[in-house]
Amino acid sequence: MDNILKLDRISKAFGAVKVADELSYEVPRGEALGVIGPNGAGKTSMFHLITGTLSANSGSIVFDGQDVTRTSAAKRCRAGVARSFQVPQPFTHMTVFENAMVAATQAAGLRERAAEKLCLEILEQTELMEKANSAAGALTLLERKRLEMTRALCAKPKLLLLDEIAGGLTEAECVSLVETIREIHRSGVTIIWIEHVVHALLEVVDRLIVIDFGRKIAEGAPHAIMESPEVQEIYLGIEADA
Ligand SMILES: Nc1ncnc2c1ncn2[C@@H]1O[C@H](COP(=O)(O)OP(=O)(O)OP(=O)(O)O)[C@@H](O)[C@H]1O
Repeated sequence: MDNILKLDRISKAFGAVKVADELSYEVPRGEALGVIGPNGAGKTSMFHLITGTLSANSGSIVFDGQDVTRTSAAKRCRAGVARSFQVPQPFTHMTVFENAMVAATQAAGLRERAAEKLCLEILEQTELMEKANSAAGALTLLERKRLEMTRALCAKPKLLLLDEIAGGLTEAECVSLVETIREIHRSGVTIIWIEHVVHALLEVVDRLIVIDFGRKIAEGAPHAIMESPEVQEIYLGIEADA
């Protein structure tokens, strides 16, 4: 199978806290993979390990056919890994378009004309074109989430990592964001999406993995995973025999 990403027995600890414990899984090119798990399970740390802002104590990471385990975050970004942050992190005094341009020029390495063209395409895709000249600091929460996606997409990723992008949105906003994420997935970008708003996740993902204490405790078809007694007990705090 053509995997864009393979984690092989990745471990990482901060003192006694294991954020990744022999974590292994593969992501086929083009897949939308959902990740769930309790608070503090190590999900965001896993994104840091994939992007290279954290380095693993052991194990290996192969991205797009290359072993990137010891590769810098900047090189992994150029190779096609991009992420959004749980708390949006735009340059607040710059406009939406300028924020996108930073990603297109610095992360994707495009020159001005090509960068501008890409930014306009992505702003169209993420439905932020009308806000292109607004200051990023003046956006609503939904718009800031859309800007997070815009910045990640302007890095021209092969793999897009979304970290709790639906958190804090109203139901209507969530529906609109899900539609955009679906479109991005349809355009051919592989997605790994960490999300506590499970119903939003289930609208998009092909497969789910569940992480607890840095370990993968379940993996499979989304609805089957959500219904499994082990997941209900560990993730939702419901007794398996209740
Ligand atoms: N740099 C660090 N130094 C020490 N401990 C850390 C560091 N980063 C994360 N941790 C700890 O590692 C654990 C896992 O954190 P992480 O943010 O990866 O979890 P998470 O599954 O994303 O949680 P949430 O769903 O609440 O966002 C937590 O106990 C956290 O406090």
